[in-house]
Amino acid sequence: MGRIVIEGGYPLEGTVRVSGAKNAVLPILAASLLAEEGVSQIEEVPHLLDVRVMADTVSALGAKLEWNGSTIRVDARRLLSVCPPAELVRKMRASFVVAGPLLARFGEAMVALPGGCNIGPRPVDLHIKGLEALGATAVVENGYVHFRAPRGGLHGARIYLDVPSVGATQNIMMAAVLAKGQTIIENAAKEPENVDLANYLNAMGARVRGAGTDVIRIEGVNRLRGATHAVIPDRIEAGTFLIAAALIGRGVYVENALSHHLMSLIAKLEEAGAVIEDHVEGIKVWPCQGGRMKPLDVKTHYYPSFPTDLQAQMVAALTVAQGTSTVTETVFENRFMHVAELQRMGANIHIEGRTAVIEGVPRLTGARVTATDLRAGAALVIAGLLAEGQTEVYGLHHIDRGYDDLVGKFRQLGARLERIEGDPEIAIAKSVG
Ligand SMILES: CC(=O)N[C@H]1[C@@H](OP(=O)(O)OP(=O)(O)OC[C@H]2O[C@@H](n3ccc(=O)[nH]c3=O)[C@H](O)[C@@H]2O)O[C@H](CO)[C@@H](O)[C@@H]1O
Ligand SMILES: C=C(OP(=O)(O)O)C(=O)O
Repeated sequence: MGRIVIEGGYPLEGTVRVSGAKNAVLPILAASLLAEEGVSQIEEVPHLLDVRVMADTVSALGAKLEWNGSTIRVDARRLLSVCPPAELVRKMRASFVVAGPLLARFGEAMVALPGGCNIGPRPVDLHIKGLEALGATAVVENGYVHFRAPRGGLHGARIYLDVPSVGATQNIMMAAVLAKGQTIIENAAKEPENVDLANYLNAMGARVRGAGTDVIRIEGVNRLRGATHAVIPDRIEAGTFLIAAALIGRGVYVENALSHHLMSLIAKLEEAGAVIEDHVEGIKVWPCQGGRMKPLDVKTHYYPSFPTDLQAQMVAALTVAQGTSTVTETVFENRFMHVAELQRMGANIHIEGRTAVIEGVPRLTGARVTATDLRAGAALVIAGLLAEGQTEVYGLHHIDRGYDDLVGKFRQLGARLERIEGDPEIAIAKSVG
């Protein structure tokens, strides 16, 4: 259980350092399973629940992992299983991407249908279609997908993705690196995390070209070896701090944030009145006048458009904008669960189809709220920092999935918040008798 208790209204000032990207390190750990020789060294690994789950998944398959601060060494030379434990896979969406590497290396993978944030239906049909195009068969039964490569192994193919799915692009890329011949993925996801994955695969000896564009070309090789790789900074964590600093900052330097990964957010923050300075090693942000944004129209879409993973945080910020804003979610069907919680804090928002219409109010007031998913949790923390009075945020396991010490980092910037473990109701019951 546990909660974050926030005293709102204190300004943010100083420097905060962004950790490595969750959505890059997860597929990279899966890709480490491809190394038949040598050991991989993954650096800049954030301390997250999801990383722990992926590390446990990779270990359960037989890889040997050694942690040293934010570095993990993975020895995947001898693996024991092609079936990761379902209880781990069901914990998060990203675990499904172990299918590609296992299928490529062993000709078989049996992976449970994945879990992940509660943000609408999240099928894996494109992952399956892509791996089938490489020659695999896929049978869905008892909650698992059982992939098998043909007798002669996977072969290259031309694959057009109906939507540029991040995870499907990763799974296909990781299977194709060991397939015979050339694979072309068209309408591929262009997210920087996929470029990072491709860079790691290439360091392992793969031949992947075009990651970060719509068309990725992969020439299959026979074997891959372990490699050293530093994970890129987390643009969503960086964006979360930039949004908060645009409202209640007094000059905040977000160290390790890469502006070229955050163009859509920076453009919107500037439109809202914040001043953004691009430095070599980070981004400095000065707040909007009076700590309130000018109203905005924001629409989420695939990279490089505005990321769905920053939508909730932006909605929180716009609750106190100087007018009416709209935020349209086009990537996921049900990613407005934070709205009901923000309403408890005095936000004036109504949902019209896939659009949140936000009438800016002069201030939010503290309340007891619950994170329903990872980014909803970050949005509620931002709202708590803005609000008058005390806010308690519950549902911390969501936040722990994807933020490396969110509370500590905001405290470092001068915010007043603390994490309290345990269930207050149980504590009260115990103290009463
Ligand atoms: C661990 C990780 O990296 N998670 C990110 C990844 O999730 P994830 O890889 O799950 O997201 P996708 O890019 O696959 O999903 C995008 C859209 O495609 C649809 N779709 C996807 C796969 C499929 O087989 N069929 C299908 O219809 C989804 O329902 C969704 O509407 O990208 C999302 C979109 O940027 C982010 O919000 C997540 O933080
Ligand atoms: C939706 C997210 O994660 P996942 O895809 O792992 O559920 C996220 O990082 O915001």
